[in-house]
Amino acid sequence: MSRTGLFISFEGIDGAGKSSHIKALADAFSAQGREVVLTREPGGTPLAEKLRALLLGDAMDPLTEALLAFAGRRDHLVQVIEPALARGDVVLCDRFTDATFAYQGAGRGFDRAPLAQLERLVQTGVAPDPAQLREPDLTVWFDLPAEVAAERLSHARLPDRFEAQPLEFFRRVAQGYADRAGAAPQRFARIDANHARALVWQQLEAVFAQRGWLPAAAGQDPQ
Ligand SMILES: Nc1ncnc2c1ncn2[C@@H]1O[C@H](COP(=O)(O)OP(=O)(O)OP(=O)(O)O)[C@@H](O)[C@H]1O
Ligand SMILES: Cc1cn([C@H]2C[C@H](O)[C@@H](COP(=O)(O)O)O2)c(=O)[nH]c1=O
Repeated sequence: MSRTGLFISFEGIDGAGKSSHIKALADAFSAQGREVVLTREPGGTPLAEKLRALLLGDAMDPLTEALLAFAGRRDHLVQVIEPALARGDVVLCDRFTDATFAYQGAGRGFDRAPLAQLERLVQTGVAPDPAQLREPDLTVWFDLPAEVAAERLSHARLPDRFEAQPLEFFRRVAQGYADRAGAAPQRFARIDANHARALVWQQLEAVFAQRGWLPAAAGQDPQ
């Protein structure tokens, strides 16, 4: 029986807790007999991973950041995401275009209109209907106050170029995500990430169960 592919992205400010749960969701889908492609942006292909290293490591202006993000995205869509969706796989993508609007748009203050043009250019001509704008079927947004994320990250790892930004930057990024979610409420599911992992996981289970994509309490609690 052929299955419809599912494209799910995960968003939030740095340290919001996405990575802690994406793998558990992949396991839950695999347990249902689904093929899962676990991927990320920036990155996801050899070329896009090279662009990721530049984006996270080298100083550049916001337009250059956006162009690198969208160049990697095009390669990622063509090489990985579209073929996986055509096979009927579940694609779990740690960040996608909402991150460009949140980080380069809201965080850096770059004009949203050219970002929207790039979004259309890069995300059409890839799906079976060439006019279709390829977007995630669902975007799971981990909403966490910037101060809490900063506190979590202070115990975690050496910051990259974005993680080293001040609190105010992340407040703007968080608002950028809120704006994107407000503009596409049917695509977004907001998770209140300001809870212990087990409670965050329960919210995720509810989101996927409501859509009939996973049975309730299907996966392993990552605690
Ligand atoms: N619910 C939680 N409560 C407390 N700490 C948490 C919680 N979830 C994750 N953490 C911790 O917060 C830090 C950031 O988590 P994680 O790497 O999963 O976030 P992320 O959203 O993937 O971040 P990034 O996008 O920057 O990679 C890690 O040290 C993780 O152990
Ligand atoms: C897709 C995308 C990402 N970013 C930023 C957001 C994060 O700070 C890093 C990625 O790091 P992670 O640990 O893998 O989450 O890149 C961005 O600025 N613009 C984008 O389009």
